[in-house]
Order: sequence, then C-alpha cells, then structure tokens
Amino acid sequence: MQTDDIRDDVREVLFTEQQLRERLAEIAREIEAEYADEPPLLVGVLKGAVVVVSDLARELRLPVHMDWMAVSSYGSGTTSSGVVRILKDLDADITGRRVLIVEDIIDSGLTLSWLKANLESRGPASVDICTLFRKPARLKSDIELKFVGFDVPDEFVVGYGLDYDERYRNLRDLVVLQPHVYAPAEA
Ligand SMILES: O=P(O)(O)OC[C@H]1O[C@H](OP(=O)(O)OP(=O)(O)O)[C@H](O)[C@@H]1O
Ligand SMILES: Nc1nc2[nH]cnc2c(=O)[nH]1
Repeated sequence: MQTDDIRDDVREVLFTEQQLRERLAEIAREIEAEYADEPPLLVGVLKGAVVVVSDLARELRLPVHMDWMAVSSYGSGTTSSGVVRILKDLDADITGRRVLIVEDIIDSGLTLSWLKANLESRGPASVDICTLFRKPARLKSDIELKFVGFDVPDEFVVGYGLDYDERYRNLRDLVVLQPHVYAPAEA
C-alpha cells in the first residue's frame, strides 16, 4: 500500500539532493570545457530527465539551448525491449549542431543507443550523452557515455525525476523504495 507522504515509502537513500547537485556542478564544469567554442543543444529525454536538465542547465554558464524528446522504451514491465518509438520529436533542426543528450538513467543502454543513432542520422556536428545515473550491471550496449554522474546498484531506483508507476518523480533524493510499495493491493 502506498502512503500519502511519499517520503514514508523510502527504504534507503542512495544519493541526497545535495550530493546530486554537487556532482552536477562538477559535470557542468566538464561540459563548459568541452563546449567552450560552441555551446551544445541540450536534448532532454522526457519525462525522467526533466529534473536533471533543469538543475544542470542552471548550473551551466554557457548559453545553451534546450529541446525535448519523448520516446517509449518500456512496455508494462521493467526491462527494455530496445524497440523505441518517438512520441515527441525535437522542435530544432540539428544539422551541423553539437548535441548533448541529457538522461536521468542508463539501464540496459538500449534506448539511448537507438536515440543516439537516430540523432546522428540527421547530420549534426556531434552527438554525445550525459547521464546522471548508470547501472553497470545491466548494460547490454557498449554505448559511449561522455559524462556520467554516479553508478548505481542493480536495484529499481526512484526520485530526482525517476518514477515508479508515475509516482515519486518529485522526491528530492535518489532512493530505493520499501518492498511493500510494489505489493499488489489486497482485494
Ligand atoms: O537504458 P534503458 O534500459 O533503455 O532504460 C533507460 C530509459 O528508461 C528510463 O525511461 P522510462 O522509459 O522509464 O521513461 P520516463 O523517463 O518517462 O520515466 C530512462 O529515462 C531512460 O530513457
Ligand atoms: N524509475 C526507474 N526507471 C528506470 N528505467 C530504467 N531503470 C530504471 C530504474 O532503476 N528506475
């Protein structure tokens, strides 16, 4: 059973909001060095990356532009099929531009390997990936990740933009939930 205060459903905090903000600030300095000559177009992948893009973009001192894509990568379960459908495409034409995809989490890597190839086919100057979280135990693709925040254990994590059944995106920390949250409701 889920509770009214989402914090009551937390079993363990993996990274606090402060740790996440500090790591994003370090990544922002790396991005500023990489893109000093030509600020990138930040492409956020809805919905999970909203919080990361929001905090990362405000940390950056470069004049970045932002755009958004929505893709469906999962069915009803929690494993990626690698079959990706675009639900919302970019507004921007990325021909000749430097693109930085910003993600919340890379799990199998299948969604992002597909997305990177898709954007590369549009003639940009470069396409790179920044992800705040990566699950090394589950990676099935040898996709190159230019900026990585933290490696996380092979557990289902929520908060800081990540959801379980659309809940918990607004938790400030990255957490693991109590097992009872996933239990089916009693009839
Ligand atoms: O590496 P993969 O195994 O392909 O999984 C990663 C994808 O899964 C999550 O999105 P999700 O489909 O949960 O959608 P959401 O961002 O709307 O929550 C995450 O934001 C990535 O897009
Ligand atoms: N919320 C959430 N979404 C994911 N998508 C892929 N892995 C995860 C995860 O651990 N948590």
